[in-house]
Amino acid sequence: MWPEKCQFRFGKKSLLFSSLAVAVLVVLSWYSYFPETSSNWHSRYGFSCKAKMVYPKSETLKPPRTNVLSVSPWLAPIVWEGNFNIDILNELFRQENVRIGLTVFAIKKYIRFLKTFIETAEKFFMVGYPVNYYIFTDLVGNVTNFNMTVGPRKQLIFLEVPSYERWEDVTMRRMQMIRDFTKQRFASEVDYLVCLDVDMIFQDHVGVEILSDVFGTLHPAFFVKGRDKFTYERRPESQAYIPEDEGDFYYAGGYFGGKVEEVYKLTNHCHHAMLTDKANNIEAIWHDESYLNNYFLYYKKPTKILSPEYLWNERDGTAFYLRKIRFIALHKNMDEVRT
Ligand SMILES: CC(=O)N[C@H]1[C@@H](OP(=O)(O)OP(=O)(O)OC[C@H]2O[C@@H](n3ccc(=O)[nH]c3=O)[C@H](O)[C@@H]2O)O[C@H](CO)[C@H](O)[C@@H]1O
Ligand SMILES: [Mn+2]
Repeated sequence: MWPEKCQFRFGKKSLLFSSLAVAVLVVLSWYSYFPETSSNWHSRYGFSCKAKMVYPKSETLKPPRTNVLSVSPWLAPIVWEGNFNIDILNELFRQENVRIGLTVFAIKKYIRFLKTFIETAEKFFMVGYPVNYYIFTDLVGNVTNFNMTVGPRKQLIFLEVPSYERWEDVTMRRMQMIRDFTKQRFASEVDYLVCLDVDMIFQDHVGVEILSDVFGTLHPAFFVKGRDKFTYERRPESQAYIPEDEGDFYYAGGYFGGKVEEVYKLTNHCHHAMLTDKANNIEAIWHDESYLNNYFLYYKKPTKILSPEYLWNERDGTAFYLRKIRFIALHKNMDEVRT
């Protein structure tokens, strides 16, 4: 039998210990149930109590993809299905509480593409992450009547912008408008921007594997071709000029992005290059796409490159190296829709 004094002291201690244990348990379960609200705390103190992740070990001498280029000569990853584990990436990006902005322009007749674009984005684009859809349009009244609905933590934001008579100006001025809104509001609302064409639909997963400081996408029509076939701007008078013996890849104008400050630099640069050319009475052969290719070659090489899985043409069927076709350009009657 324990002396009375001792019994009392033991009782007090065990009460203290058990309350401590309960407190620890409450904290731990809070962190495992609400990893997103707690992740700032995690990363700040380097403390982590996430569930154990079990996945196959990478084999140094057995690359998962052997028939495609997986890294650029400046060591930027090229994103192909099979080369990444989305669970690991989700774990990393959720810890950062990442917020994503998608910019898309629906000007004049191109408003017809908007509803399916948003509907398919809701199924496949950044599922589970907060997304602001920034819809630049000259027809706010029309597009707000499209009955587009989005899920939790997704937001449709309509930005009224001017339209231009020539379709070339519409496509090129996207650089200026993205730049302007980047300073005005995107910088305080999102961490990354993804800038896309509207005449497109999502049909498979597009997630945080695309995110990086600045990313570009291999144009589906050129990624197997030689430099001489690239439709870069070839006139030395243009700000977009690239000579025949230079060039890394041919990037698509309709799919780029990155951290907000990098997208600011990119769009600001391209807009200024276009203004200089305009003052000199020259316009690059493929408009914004030509200036973008020049920027990616000489000013800032992409830190990640998306394979043609991320931008394919409806009409091109499939190809043996494509394990997924995630986003496709719809066939359109160019003359009809651009006038
Ligand atoms: C998939 C892809 O890489 N597409 C690029 C390609 O042609 P595309 O033939 O894909 O260009 P496009 O006709 O889709 O125009 C580009 C985008 O500008 C917007 N728009 C255009 C005209 C208009 O009246 N209303 C309107 O909203 C719309 O978001 C459209 O998706 O080359 C263009 C420049 O020549 C751009 O670089 C495009 O991004
Ligand atoms: Mn397009």
